[in-house]
Amino acid sequence: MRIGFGEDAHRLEPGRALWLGGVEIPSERGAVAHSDGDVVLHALCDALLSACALGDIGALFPDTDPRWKGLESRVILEAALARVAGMGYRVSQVSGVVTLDKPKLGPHRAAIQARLAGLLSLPPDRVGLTFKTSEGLAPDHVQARCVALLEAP
Ligand SMILES: Nc1ccn([C@@H]2O[C@H](COP(=O)(O)O)[C@@H](O)[C@H]2O)c(=O)n1
Ligand SMILES: C[C@@]1(CO)OP(=O)(O)OP(=O)(O)OC[C@H]1O
Repeated sequence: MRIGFGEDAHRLEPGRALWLGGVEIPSERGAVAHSDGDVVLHALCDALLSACALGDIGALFPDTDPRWKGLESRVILEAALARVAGMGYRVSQVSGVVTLDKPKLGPHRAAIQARLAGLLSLPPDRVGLTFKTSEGLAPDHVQARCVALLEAP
């Protein structure tokens, strides 16, 4: 059994899409990033890679490489899952927290949970998600933290 932790944050700006856990959330502002800026998937990928001491997504997909501009974060997750599988592990549970002042994410919890469960081939009750505001301390950013538990099949 292995455990990993990951974290990511991006600045919010108008005119950008807000992707969280592979779901586009209706929002006036979205993440400024080289890729689609999905902080949930980025934190999850880093948790998976960290669990196996395989570095981080910045090493796999450098943000200086024009090939990764506009990259769908699902592709990063697939690469991280392949590396974890290569080490002989599969994901058995994930738990994440998103910090965002606006919009409210509660109405989107089931959709994000279902999407993550699908991407990870897990039942939705193995994907825990909580949401927090920054209490106005960081109104211009979106942040995610994630832990992942891996088991050898
Ligand atoms: N973007 C967000 C942030 C929070 N929530 C929900 O609001 C509740 C209270 O959050 P606090 O940060 O004030 O403790 C909590 O139930 C969160 O799930 C949300 O839906 N969307
Ligand atoms: C994903 C990558 C690559 O497109 O860029 P960003 O979308 O800026 O995201 P970040 O969380 O900084 O992670 C690493 C990058 O290599």
